Formats: sequence, structure tokens, C-alpha cells
Amino acid sequence: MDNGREEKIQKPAYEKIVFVTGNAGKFAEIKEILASVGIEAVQEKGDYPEIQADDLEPIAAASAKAAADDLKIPVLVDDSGIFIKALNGFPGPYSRFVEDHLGNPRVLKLMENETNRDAYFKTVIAFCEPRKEPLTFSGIVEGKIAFEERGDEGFGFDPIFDYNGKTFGELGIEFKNTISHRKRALDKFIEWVKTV
Ligand SMILES: O=c1nc[nH]c2c1ncn2[C@H]1C[C@H](O)[C@@H](COP(=O)(O)OP(=O)(O)OP(=O)(O)O)O1
Ligand SMILES: [Mg+2]
Repeated sequence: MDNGREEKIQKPAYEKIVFVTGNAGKFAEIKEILASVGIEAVQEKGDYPEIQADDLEPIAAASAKAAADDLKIPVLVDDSGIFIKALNGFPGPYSRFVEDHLGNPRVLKLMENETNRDAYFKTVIAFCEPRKEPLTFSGIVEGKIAFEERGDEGFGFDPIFDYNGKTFGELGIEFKNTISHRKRALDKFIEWVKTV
């Protein structure tokens, strides 16, 4: 069996890749997901500008390009957010600002009189090589905004995101990593990286 070609298809082209993020919770999830397919993620805490846009793709792409050109190495970035239906998608691309300035209790307050609790998390993973154009891979997971914070695992909005009766804060990273927006986006990146 001549599997020079087969091996190229199966094996990720990158055994090690720099992931640019200042968020330890995000990085812990990413590290585990990539490790499961034999890719070592190394965290780079650089803080690159995040442009303003209505959705996450252009934000992730611009950050990845800025980081790759500055560091002069291929990089991954993750731009994520929570989109609440009753609030017309808010906070979406402003999720970080809302986490920092309002926090979960005040998001719950905004949702106090809302019967439609539907929400989704979305992650856009952007990959960029120096002086090349970025590629993006997205994933979402649907759930509901809980009525109170529950569970202390995870980070950010995890304690108010209810997935089939339990919050991500209660479910923990191991389960979250099987169905999350981040896992779904990374799976698309992993599929792509096996083909290059
Ligand atoms: O799975 C998640 N579970 C709960 N909360 C989450 C999740 N994923 C993102 N989040 C929150 C964190 C931050 O408040 C905002 C994303 O902002 P985002 O700019 O992507 O991340 P960040 O500023 O924390 O780290 P960095 O830009 O350095 O990667 O949504
Ligand atoms: Mg950020």
C-alpha cells in the first residue's frame, strides 16, 4: 500500500500552532480539543486590535492577520460571543465589553421580562499565515438564557447558558468540549488543516 498520499490527508499539517488569546478559559478548551488530534497549541497573550463589526468573522480575520504579520508566524485566533434572540442578537460582537461592564447579573436583569430565552454561542476561528489572507471557520451551539447563574465551571457567560437543562457552568469543560461552538469551529479548522 502506497500511503504517502493517504498519510498526508490524515495527518494535520501543523503539529504545533500559536494561539493568540488573553483568555485562559478559551485557551484551556482549545488546547484540549487540538491535543486530541495531535496538535499542540501554544498560547501567545498578545493583545491585537479588534475591529468593530456586526458579526464575528471580520473581527477574527482582522485580528489573525494583524497577529500573523506582527509575529511573523502562522497563528490562530478565536473571536466568540453570545447572541440573545429576545435582544436581537445582543451582545454578539460586544460580548467582551458586556461581560466586563455589565456581567451576568445585569444581563439576567435585561432578560427579566422576556419569555423567549433562546440564545446561541458562536465562535469564529481565524487562521492566518504572515502576508497571506486569513481563513475563518465558525461554529454555533444553541441554548437558552437561564433565570439565574448556575455552576462555577467554565468562564464568561457559561453560568447563564442553559444547554438542555444544565448550564455550561454546571456541565464543565469536558462535556462542553464535545458540543460547543468552539469545538464545532475547531473541527472545521482541523478538517481543513488535514488537507493542506
Ligand atoms: O465559551 C464561552 N463561554 C462563555 N463565555 C464565552 C465563551 N466564549 C466567549 N465568551 C465570552 C468571553 C468574552 O467576554 C466574550 C468573547 O470576547 P472575545 O474577544 O472573543 O474574547 P476575549 O476578549 O475574552 O479574549 P481574546 O480576544 O484575547 O481571545 O464572550
Ligand atoms: Mg477579545
